[in-house]
Amino acid sequence: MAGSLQLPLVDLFSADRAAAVQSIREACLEYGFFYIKNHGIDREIHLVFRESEKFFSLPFDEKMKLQRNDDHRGYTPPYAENLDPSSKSKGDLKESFYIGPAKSCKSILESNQWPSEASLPLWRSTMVSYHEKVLTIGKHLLSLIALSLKLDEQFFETIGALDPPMGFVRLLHYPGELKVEDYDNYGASAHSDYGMITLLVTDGVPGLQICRDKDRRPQLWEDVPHIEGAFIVNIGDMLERWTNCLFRSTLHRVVAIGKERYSVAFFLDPSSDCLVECLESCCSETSPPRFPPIRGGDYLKERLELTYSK
Ligand SMILES: O=C(O)CCC(=O)C(=O)O
Ligand SMILES: [Fe+2]
Repeated sequence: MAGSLQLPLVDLFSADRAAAVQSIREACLEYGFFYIKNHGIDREIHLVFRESEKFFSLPFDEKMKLQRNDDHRGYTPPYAENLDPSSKSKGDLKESFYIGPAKSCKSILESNQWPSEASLPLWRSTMVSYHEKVLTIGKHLLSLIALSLKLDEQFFETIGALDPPMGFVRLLHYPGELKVEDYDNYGASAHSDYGMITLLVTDGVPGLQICRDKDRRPQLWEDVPHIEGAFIVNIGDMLERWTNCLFRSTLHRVVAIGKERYSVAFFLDPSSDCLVECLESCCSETSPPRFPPIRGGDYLKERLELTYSK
């Protein structure tokens, strides 16, 4: 049985910035998850959900024409991913679509795969606009996270983590009614995210759960309730490495409840060349770095290879 959590809700543009920063710090230490409100992009979110539904309703063959390429952009069908390499399940029930950042010297338009304008005329402009808006919010949030680590608010810019910014939008669709052979499968199996932060918005259908202590047996999974108009934010593995596990990259999953579900994730990862190494303030002689330094791009490549190898 899963219990329900009361995660902190942070006002992104609060007049009391110090209080917002403090509640981010407490949330990252305790849960690795929190909500943000007052982000100002409700309209863009609404449009993204509308276009996402249209895409996933296309015939399977149409979607497969845009299958995820080597640059990790495009469509992933159901069962293609197993986020938990230790599990024996057939694969996750979700289908998804990745829109990545502009690759060096190119525009986001050239760097991605797009459905044809004839079938979905508003799709491309909706996704490009959302990518831009959510990236701006992600950067602002990262400056608050820097402050919550008692760093300069520009810290992540200064070390080149956003040069260029590596933001991936991922549209997700979970099926409704389940086939008997799918009863053992998850919508999305247990995993932690790889990057710095994830900003997630869902359609309100339940399913997302977190496990605060991955080593505890039996594991305790708690529901993350939906808050209308708020993003669910979580810390990724690379931020956990930077902070020497002070900030937690928490295990999460999506259980299938037999109800169709849509969500949109935004992963903000460090740039490929950025060195992810333990912050000075997070290690000492008695608490040495737990991870060796690694470049953002190398870490991401390693994790993606594991996810898609079966
Ligand atoms: O759909 C969700 O609620 C979560 C998705 C997720 O965890 C992911 O894509 O990494
Ligand atoms: Fe995730």
